[in-house]
Amino acid sequence: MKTVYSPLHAGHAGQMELVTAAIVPGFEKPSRAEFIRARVESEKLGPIIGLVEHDLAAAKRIHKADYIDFLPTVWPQWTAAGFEGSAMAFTWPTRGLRGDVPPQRIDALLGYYSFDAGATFVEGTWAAIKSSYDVSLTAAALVKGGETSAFALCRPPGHHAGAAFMGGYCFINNAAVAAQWFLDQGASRVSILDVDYHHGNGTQEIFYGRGDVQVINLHGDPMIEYPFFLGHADERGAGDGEGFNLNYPMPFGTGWEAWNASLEDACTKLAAYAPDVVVVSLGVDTFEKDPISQFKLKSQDYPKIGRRIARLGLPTLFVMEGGYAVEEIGINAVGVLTGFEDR
Ligand SMILES: NCCCNCCCCCC(O)(O)C(F)(F)F
Ligand SMILES: [Zn+2]
Repeated sequence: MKTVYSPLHAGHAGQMELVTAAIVPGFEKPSRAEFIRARVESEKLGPIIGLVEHDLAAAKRIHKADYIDFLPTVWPQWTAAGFEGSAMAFTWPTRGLRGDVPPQRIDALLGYYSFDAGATFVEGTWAAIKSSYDVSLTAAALVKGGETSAFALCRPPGHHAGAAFMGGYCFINNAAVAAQWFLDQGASRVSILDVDYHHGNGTQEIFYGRGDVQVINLHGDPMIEYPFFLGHADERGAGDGEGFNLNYPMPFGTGWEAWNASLEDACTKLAAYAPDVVVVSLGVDTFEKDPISQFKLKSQDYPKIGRRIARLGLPTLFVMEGGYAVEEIGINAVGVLTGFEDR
């Protein structure tokens, strides 16, 4: 399996994040991608190739243009305003408020375009975001070109980014961009299987009213886990999308047996949908040692996930999402991929 990777992710470093009552160094850090890349090499998964640059047209197929055009302006506006530290939202237009924002107030604009304080910027963040998007499209082209599978080693991740909002370390929804690109390249149906511990609220929001992209999420129950405000089992899609959004919320402490039961049901529903291609939002924060998550999967379980996905017999694009047990992130993420290849 080929991996697409860019060193430009490393410029997104040192960003701070707001967790319960404290501002701390971000968990979504460069070493995550470096441990995964090292494991791709040590496991001899296959060639690691660089990105092909794209314009932002494919991003604007699923994100609002004003949102995308805002992203590269954040850091210059933040510094021009004389603000220090990470560019971070701290006020949001919630229910009953208005969304018109004075254009020169970057702090207000950050809140307008985000759902939490978790998508923060430093000087190199935009270059990293753009590289992650290019990585996803470059890997998608490998699958379109005939490869059975490919691995987009994306950083920053994307599945919390909606049509016009960022959050949870996500800015451009790499998996959603790839899914739409496959459709624009002639696919009739695409399934997105999101196995990250956190619900892919952005991905769901983007495709909720559509029947040409099936969105399946296995995740921590939003009644008790971030991102909270989307991801319940009764969210099945709307309009043309009715029945094409499937959520499998699970409780704290979920281990392999229960998690696999959700995966099995999800794969059955995916097979019934008969997509032309599968995009896997590959997060491995379901791991028992993940510092911010509450599931109990073990390293030996990840190859089983890959094997099950391979049994679908469909072209598959893996897009990296989350995972914060940095020492084991490579073992677990690449474990899915070697499992897929049944090595
Ligand atoms: N106490 C809970 C704090 C939650 N803080 C934000 C967690 C973000 C998770 C991001 C992710 O893992 O879903 C992604 F795949 F997008 F990277
Ligand atoms: Zn996650």
